[in-house]
Amino acid sequence: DFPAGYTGYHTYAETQTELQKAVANYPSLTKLGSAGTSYEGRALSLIKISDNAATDENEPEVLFTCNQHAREHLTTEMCLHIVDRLTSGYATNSAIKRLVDSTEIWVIPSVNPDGSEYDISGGTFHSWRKNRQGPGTDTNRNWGYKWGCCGGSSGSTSSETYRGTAAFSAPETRAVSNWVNSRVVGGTQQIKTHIDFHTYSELVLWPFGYTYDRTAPGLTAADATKFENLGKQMAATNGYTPQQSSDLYITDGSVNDWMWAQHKIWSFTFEMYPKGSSPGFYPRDTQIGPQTTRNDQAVDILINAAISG
Ligand SMILES: CC(C)C[C@H](NS(N)(=O)=O)C(=O)O
Ligand SMILES: [Ca+2]
Ligand SMILES: [Ca+2]
Ligand SMILES: [Zn+2]
Repeated sequence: DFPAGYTGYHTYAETQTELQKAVANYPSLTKLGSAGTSYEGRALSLIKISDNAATDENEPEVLFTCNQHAREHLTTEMCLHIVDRLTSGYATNSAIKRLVDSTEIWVIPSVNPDGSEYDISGGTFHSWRKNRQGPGTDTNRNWGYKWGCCGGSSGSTSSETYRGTAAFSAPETRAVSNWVNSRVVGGTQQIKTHIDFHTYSELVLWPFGYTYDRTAPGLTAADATKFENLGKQMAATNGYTPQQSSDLYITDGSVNDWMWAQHKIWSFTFEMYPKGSSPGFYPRDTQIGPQTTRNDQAVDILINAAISG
């Protein structure tokens, strides 16, 4: 469990309870499922938010993923806030209603529940990042586009950026990528836009991460301009710094590179609060409200981008 000062954060069990409450309270707006299971057998829960949620309607789809990295607990709260805001706001907020009626929104509050639970085990923080498969794999180096290509990950099992034994060797990336693959309907990927939430540094990042180049095969100048414009538009609302992912450092096997290269999904990483190492990965629970609502407008922009194309 979370230590004193952090009890506002949701454990894995509490996260499941929140999702079950959402579907109980908003049965026509939500559908609860999972992308699969983690290494230790926890559900990779996936909630769908849309009008007529039980029906796969021909509406553009949007994906939010959180907590790839175990210690980045604020991101789980970000995904839970998106669920809460889009369901509880539907009846009274016409802007929210329009977004929810026009799209199908998928939220995975924790991609790495095993790591997250380990990080808080014994009521103290362990500064754990990876999954719990053997020495631990950094799931954000385990996706299958240009896996291990470019010095943006490590082959050393003890490294925080250990890429695993092969692309998608982590059950978690395997399950989520298989689920994204399943959203190809009639030859068309239904998911149009995506944010993967991380902490920290307050950044909006877009592909590619594997190269410093602004353009590369599969990512034209027009694509880069669209990523930049959308990224800057979102950053203008939350005060984060917008930049190409590799401007931070080179990463290979990241989720954004795969989502774009494999599916042409407009895929971003948000590095949330704080800017620096104090409080770093462990802001007190008093920051959950302010730092999740801080992204409300950016989330709406991303959902709108799926509608407008
Ligand atoms: C998305 C990339 C470019 C940044 C991320 N930083 S984090 N969240 O691990 O500190 C990471 O290293 O995976
Ligand atoms: Ca719908
Ligand atoms: Ca659909
Ligand atoms: Zn991270």
